[in-house]
Amino acid sequence: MTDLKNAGRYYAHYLRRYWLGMLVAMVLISISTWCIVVAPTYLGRAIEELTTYLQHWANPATRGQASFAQFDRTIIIYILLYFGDASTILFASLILARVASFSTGTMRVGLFRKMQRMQVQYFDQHSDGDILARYTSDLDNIFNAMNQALLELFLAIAQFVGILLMMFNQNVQLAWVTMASTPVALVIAGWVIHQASVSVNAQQDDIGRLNGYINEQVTGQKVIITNGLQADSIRGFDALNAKWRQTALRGQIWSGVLNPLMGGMSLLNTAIVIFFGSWLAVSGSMSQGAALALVVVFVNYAQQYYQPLISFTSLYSMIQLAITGARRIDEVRNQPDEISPQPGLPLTQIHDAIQLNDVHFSYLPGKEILHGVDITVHTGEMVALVGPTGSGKTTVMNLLNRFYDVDAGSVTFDGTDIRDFALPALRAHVGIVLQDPQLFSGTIADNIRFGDPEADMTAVIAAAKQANIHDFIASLPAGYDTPVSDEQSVFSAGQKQLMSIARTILTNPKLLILDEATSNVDTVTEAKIQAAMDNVIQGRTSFVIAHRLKTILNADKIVVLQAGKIIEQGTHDELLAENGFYAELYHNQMVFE
Ligand SMILES: Nc1ncnc2c1ncn2[C@@H]1O[C@H](COP(=O)(O)OP(=O)(O)OP(=O)(O)O)[C@@H](O)[C@H]1O
Repeated sequence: MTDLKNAGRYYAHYLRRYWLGMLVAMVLISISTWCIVVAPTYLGRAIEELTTYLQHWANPATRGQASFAQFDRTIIIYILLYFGDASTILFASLILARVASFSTGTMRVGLFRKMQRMQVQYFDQHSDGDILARYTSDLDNIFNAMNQALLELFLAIAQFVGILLMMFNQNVQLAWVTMASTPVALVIAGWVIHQASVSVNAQQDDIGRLNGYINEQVTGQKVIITNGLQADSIRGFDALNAKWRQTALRGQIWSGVLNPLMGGMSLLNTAIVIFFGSWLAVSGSMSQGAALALVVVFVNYAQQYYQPLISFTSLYSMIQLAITGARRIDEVRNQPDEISPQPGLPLTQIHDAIQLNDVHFSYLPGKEILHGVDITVHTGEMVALVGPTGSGKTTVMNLLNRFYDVDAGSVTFDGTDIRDFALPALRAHVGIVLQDPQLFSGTIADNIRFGDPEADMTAVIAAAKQANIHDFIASLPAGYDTPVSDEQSVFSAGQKQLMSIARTILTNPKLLILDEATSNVDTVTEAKIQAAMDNVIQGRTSFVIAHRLKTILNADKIVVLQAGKIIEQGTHDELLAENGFYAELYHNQMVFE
């Protein structure tokens, strides 16, 4: 029920701006409904007129009065009513299709913009597949439902109201008779809908699991091949696929069962109406023609009476999917945005020092990761963070540019808490080179100037030279104009790393964070990356997350983290002299190098 209420609020929010189109569509649907519900009365009238004609014709005394004129007029009106119904529905569906495509377009834009404002936590906690599904299947479900279900829903409601009004207007007794089976129909429909909705929910869970599995297997394809696990992978897929097929089939059966059931109810209703209609005709004071006409009219209504319920139930799974889609997109809309002070302090230079002061931090409540970390880096210095896996090195990096905020303590630039700086200013001065470099569609030049789109080619080339990647780029047939997403230009991990270093150099950050690549690159590329990193570090304050200790021998300070606490810090020589954790780590690595 809350889902339904929230979905209502969600759709109201997006459909509000299309109120005029919706209003016109509703007016057209009302006209169409009017045509549909009034048409049977003209059919009845035509039958009455035909009966009168035949009666006049059969009697030689009145044969001269027999005329088709009235009948012809009625039939023409009857045909016009059906034409009116078809044309108004066509226009209404065009308008609603427009509303559906515009509003889902707005939802997609809103979702995308929201994702640019959201905290990094959301992306850390949700798989790529799950996030993508909100753009694809959820928005598709919403579009399909709006495109089809909206029209049918309006139509069903309008038809139901229209039929009720017309029936009571024509004959109150027969109207009650036609409605008599409604409670039974509602109980049956309610029960079938419940069964169908259980299946729809199960189906969505199953398809989610199947998609998740496919996502995982596709991304891990190389690991699967390396371990020879293809057969297991297929077995896992088959099991999930079979499960989905079963639930989907059950859902289809339940959705399919309703139509014949309601069809049967309509037939039963028609029989009841014919029986009571005939009884009324025989026992009442109506003329034969009028009685026959009334029965025909009500047979029509009896057949149409359950149509809105049938439409609604056959749309149910579509509506259910759209409600779930709205919930999943709304969940993203309700995520907190990054917190940026307004207007926030400007940041132009870091003159003195960057400090972490007694920093405590947890990703999840009650599970502290950093327990009182103190680090001071003076401008121009290079600090290396080392420590076992999971000790909190990346977490420190995450706090330095406010991917996350500290729980207690502070991160300061020249004594000012970084939470007081305007977020764009802070980010403009913190450059990050990630372990796993990301290239975007566009040319190599576009990728290098990604952080500064206005940069000219001279700056791009200078950055590429500093990053030791210029010679390679220049050797490509299209040089800096080589598209990176081209199937012809697949770059190695090292080349991508160097391009992303060039990108960072171009933005000229005051504080640089380097997450040292651990991916297997050949020794020549490794030396190039090292030289590029040395270039980019020159004259900047930098934090380097180091995995290979030989790359940080010259660091001004090495901070050793273990389980979220600093256990040692000092220069390489000082730490070796201490003969503690770092010394052991270093000696162990040297054995392998
Ligand atoms: N988004 C997150 N949500 C919850 N816990 C997280 C998240 N990111 C990291 N952690 C946890 O925080 C701890 C520190 O992780 P962190 O990535 O900082 O370690 P690290 O020293 O950089 O490790 P590595 O050398 O393997 O990269 C780990 O226990 C990890 O499980």
